[in-house]
Amino acid sequence: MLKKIVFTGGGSAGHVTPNIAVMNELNQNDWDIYYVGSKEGIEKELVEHKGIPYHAISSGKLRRYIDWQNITDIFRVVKGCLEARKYLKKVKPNVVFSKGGFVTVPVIIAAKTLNIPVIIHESDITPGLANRIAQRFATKIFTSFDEATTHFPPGKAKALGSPVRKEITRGDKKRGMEFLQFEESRPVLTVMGGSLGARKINETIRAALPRLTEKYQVVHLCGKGHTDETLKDQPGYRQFEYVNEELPDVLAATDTIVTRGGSNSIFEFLTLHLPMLIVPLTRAQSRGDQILNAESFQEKGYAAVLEEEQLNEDTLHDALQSIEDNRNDTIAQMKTYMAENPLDLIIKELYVYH
Ligand SMILES: CC(=O)N[C@H]1[C@@H](OP(=O)(O)OP(=O)(O)OC[C@H]2O[C@@H](n3ccc(=O)[nH]c3=O)[C@H](O)[C@@H]2O)O[C@H](CO)[C@@H](O)[C@@H]1O
Repeated sequence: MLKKIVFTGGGSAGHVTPNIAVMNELNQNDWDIYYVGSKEGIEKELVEHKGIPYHAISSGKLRRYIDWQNITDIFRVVKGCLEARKYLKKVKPNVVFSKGGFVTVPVIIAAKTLNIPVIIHESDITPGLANRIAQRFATKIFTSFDEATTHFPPGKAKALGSPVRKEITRGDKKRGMEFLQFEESRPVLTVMGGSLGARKINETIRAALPRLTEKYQVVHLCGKGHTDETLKDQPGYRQFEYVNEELPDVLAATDTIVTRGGSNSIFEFLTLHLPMLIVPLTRAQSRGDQILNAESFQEKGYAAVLEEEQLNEDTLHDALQSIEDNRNDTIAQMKTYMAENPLDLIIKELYVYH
C-alpha cells in the first residue's frame, strides 16, 4: 500500500536540494510525496518544477539579533503552525522529513502535536537555529558530518552522510562544454558562491579574471541579481545567477572549484572528486558553520581553505597553484570517502515508516 511522506525545508537551496535527492530515489509505487515550504522561498520553484504537490505556509525568520520584526514573526510562526497542522491532518503522512531552514519549525511542531514521526537531516557540523529548536521534537536526526552527532541529544543522532542528488554524478563533459561554449582543450574553473551568491568572492574573481583566464576558462555561479553586464562578452568567462538542470554537465566539464563552505555543495564536489578551494562564510556573517565544514574537509585532505579576510587576487592565485600541485594526492584522498552511499542509507531508514 502507498504510504505518505511530507518533506519540508527551505530558505536557501542548501535546505532543498538534499530533499530533492531523497524524493528522487523514493519509489513512487511505495510513496505519495508532498512538500511544505514557504510562500516566497527558492524551495517553491525547485519543488514545483519537479511536479510535487507544494503547500505554502506562513513562516517567520529566525534571527539571532534583536529586531522589532521578531515580534510580528512570532505571530507568523504561530499562524504557520496552525496552517501546517491543518494540512498534515488532511494528508495524514506516515513520516515528515525535514532538511532545516526556518519554515520547518512550524511543520515539525505541528507534526509532533499529531504524533507523526519526524526525521531531521542536519547538513552542517553545528546545527542551525531551526534544527536546534526542532531537535527536541524529532524522532531521529541524521547528519552529513560524523562530528555533528555530538551536538544533539545522545542516542537520537546518526551520521549517515550527505544525500547527494544522483543526477549530479550523471553529467556529461561534452554537453557541459557545449552549454558553456568553451574549448575542450583548456581547463575549467567553476566558482560557486553558495546558492545565494557571495559578494567578496564575486568581486575578487572578477578582478582576477585577466590572470585567471590565462590558464582557465571560468564559470561563475554568482547568485540572483549578481551578474555583471559589463563582463558578458569577456572571452573564457561565463556567468549565471543559478544553474539548475545543466549543473551536472557543468560540473562534469569542471577541473577545479572555488566555493563557499555550504555543506551540500562541498559534499557534491567531494563525491565528484573535484579539487576545491573553500572560502567559508565569515563568523561576522554567520554562526561559523562553514568555517567548521571547511576545516573538517581540510583536515581530511579533501580541500584547501582560504579565509575571506585573506582573499585577494594574489592569495587566490597562490591557493589555486597549490591545488594544481597537489591535485593527484587530493583526488586519491577524496576516493577514500564513504563506502556506502548516504542516499541509499537514508532511503533504507525511511522504509521503517513504510
Ligand atoms: C548563507 C548560508 O546560510 N548558507 C548555508 C546554506 O547554504 P546554501 O544554500 O548555499 O547551501 P549549500 O552550499 O549547502 O547547497 C547549495 C545547493 O544548491 C545547488 N546549486 C547552487 C548553485 C547553482 O547555481 N545551482 C545549484 O544547483 C548546489 O549544487 C547545492 O546542492 O545551507 C548550507 C547547508 O545547511 C549551509 O552549510 C550554509 O552555511
